[in-house]
Amino acid sequence: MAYDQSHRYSNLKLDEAQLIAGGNHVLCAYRLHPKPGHGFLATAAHVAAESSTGTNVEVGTTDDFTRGVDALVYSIDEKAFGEDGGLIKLAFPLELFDRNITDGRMMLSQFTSLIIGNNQGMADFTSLRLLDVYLPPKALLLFDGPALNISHLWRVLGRSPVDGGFVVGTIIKPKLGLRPKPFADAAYDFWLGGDFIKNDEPQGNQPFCPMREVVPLLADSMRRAQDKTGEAKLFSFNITADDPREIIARGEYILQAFGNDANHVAFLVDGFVAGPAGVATVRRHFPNVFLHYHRAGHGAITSGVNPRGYTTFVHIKLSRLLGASGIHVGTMSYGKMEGGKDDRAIAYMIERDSAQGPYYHQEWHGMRAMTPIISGGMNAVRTPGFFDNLGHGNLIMTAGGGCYGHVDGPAAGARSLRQAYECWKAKADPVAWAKSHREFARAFESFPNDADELYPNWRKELKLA
Ligand SMILES: O=C(COP(=O)(O)O)[C@H](O)[C@H](O)COP(=O)(O)O
Ligand SMILES: [Mg+2]
Repeated sequence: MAYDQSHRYSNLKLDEAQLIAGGNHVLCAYRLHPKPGHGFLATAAHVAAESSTGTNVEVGTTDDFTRGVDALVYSIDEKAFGEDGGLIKLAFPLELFDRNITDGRMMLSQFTSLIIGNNQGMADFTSLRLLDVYLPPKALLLFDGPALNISHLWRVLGRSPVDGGFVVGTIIKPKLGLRPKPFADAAYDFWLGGDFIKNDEPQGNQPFCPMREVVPLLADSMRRAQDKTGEAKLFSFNITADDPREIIARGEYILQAFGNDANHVAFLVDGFVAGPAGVATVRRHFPNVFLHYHRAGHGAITSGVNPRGYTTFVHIKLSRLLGASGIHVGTMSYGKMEGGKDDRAIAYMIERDSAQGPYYHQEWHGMRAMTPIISGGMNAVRTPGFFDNLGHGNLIMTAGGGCYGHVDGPAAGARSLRQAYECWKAKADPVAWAKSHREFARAFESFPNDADELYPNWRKELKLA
């Protein structure tokens, strides 16, 4: 049984509204399930100690100042989650958080090393999972936040910078295995119908597709597709690497290779595996480039089956502090990855200036919005329902299989997505809409299992065998 430090690391008389009004605390809500024999408040207090100024025993070097910056348990509800444990809320004094020596600003790496650092490895509990974080205005001021968002892409596409609408995207598929020429051809073929292409998250500089060979070919594909369609096109290049120098070298090479079309380039970072240092390298070295945060690997931590770690909501909320322009937010049960319809609250949290989280309301005080990127098993058949649930289409959707798996090819796949968006905007019945929109109708044939599940009458209505 850990030594009970609740006399020091808890104060259940603290009032949350006053802590928020005071503006000097980061607040965190966790699910906690102590192991048998470990008291609920004692375990919560040990979490607060380990997450701030303490350890498992008192130390003689502690002074009054130290005690003044203790993280404190300020609220508990032991029964909140029934047999899965209870809820604890902790208040972290802002002084605890590390600042850059270069510019005095806050950093996400050390921020998370406190709120979800050592506490994740403690032995007193079976579950400690971060469910929500509240940031006061003083903290928001000290994080970079996004430099750009979808508004920049709408301007490049020649649209209104406000409510510029749906950006139709894809991912070069197959995920790996295309050499430079077929890769660039696949891009050209999609761009004849769509707006935005991303590297798949592991595509970079594989020996069979060297960046220095494929990038010039892609620049040429983009130029030819723009000439042929009269429309601007976009490519989000994966520049993830361990070494910031490599990240910067890749980004600078790509911008030089794209020359006059450099403004049509976005940079993709696998933000979960690269971590805050990787994302911040791109955010700060390329502030004029849309920063596309791919979250490959996050499921190891955020999956709902995980008793520790943090939720998808927390991961995505914190990425706005880091300054991603857009992040994959999941498909809210309409695609292939884990998620539910209520995940729309995640999109609202990153795209609004005032939004409600599971435990905290968050005012962002003017921190630039981040754009939801929707991806993972999406195709035109699944899309009208998705928009219905979210309520708007001011987003980027990247459908890999949904475009390169369309029976008439990727340009038709792109058109089918755009027609799905128009169908939703018109509040039309998708099957009826398909009768007058060929590529959308052919998406039903391309993805018959989805069509059967969502619109059982489609075969009869569209008179298809
Ligand atoms: O390659 C894809 C999707 O391909 P496809 O469109 O063929 O399924 C993305 O990496 C996943 O969407 C990532 O998942 P998430 O977006 O949930 O992070
Ligand atoms: Mg992928």
